[in-house]
Amino acid sequence: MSRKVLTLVLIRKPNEVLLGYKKRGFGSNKWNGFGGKVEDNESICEAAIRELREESGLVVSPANLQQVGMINFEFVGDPIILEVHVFTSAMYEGQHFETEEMMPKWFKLQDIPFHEMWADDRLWFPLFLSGKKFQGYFLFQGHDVILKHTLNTVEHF
Ligand SMILES: Nc1ncnc2c1[nH]c(=O)n2[C@H]1C[C@H](O)[C@@H](COP(=O)(O)OP(=O)(O)OP(=O)(O)O)O1
Repeated sequence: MSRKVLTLVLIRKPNEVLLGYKKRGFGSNKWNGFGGKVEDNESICEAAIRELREESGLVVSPANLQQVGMINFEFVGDPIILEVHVFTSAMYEGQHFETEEMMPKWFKLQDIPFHEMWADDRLWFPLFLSGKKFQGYFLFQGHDVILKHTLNTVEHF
């Protein structure tokens, strides 16, 4: 098994969350936070800030970025584990805009489109939205079926 480290950033307002509709590549046609692979020359936090800026146009400073989750994803038949570090911020600069990869949109918390998101999201979003930190593991069959999972709250990262 080898590991790929990725980031995922969820920008919050008190009653809303900013999601992006992924237009191409891995996870296309799903709403998700903003993120991607950590490059060799950067920290996980730097990657989270860069991917957010590239995919949404928003800028967050390191001081305002808070890690809320860490999730390992495994796919049956694939030797690569995806280690996704989940961050949030309520402070940001700039105006979001559509990029060639993502179309951003604010969602009221009661209108989060879980039916058009990764299947794991509906399990850990409630922890995130209630201010808890968490660690999870999900084993997927294809991109839609969760065969097994664990999900636990943690005190800190
Ligand atoms: N199951 C699940 N739930 C929620 N979020 C995710 C998953 N699996 C995931 O991979 N993700 C997140 C993690 C990342 O934020 C993206 C995937 O990043 P990806 O688009 O592959 O990375 P980039 O570096 O942007 O890739 P390029 O398209 O530029 O090659 O989804």
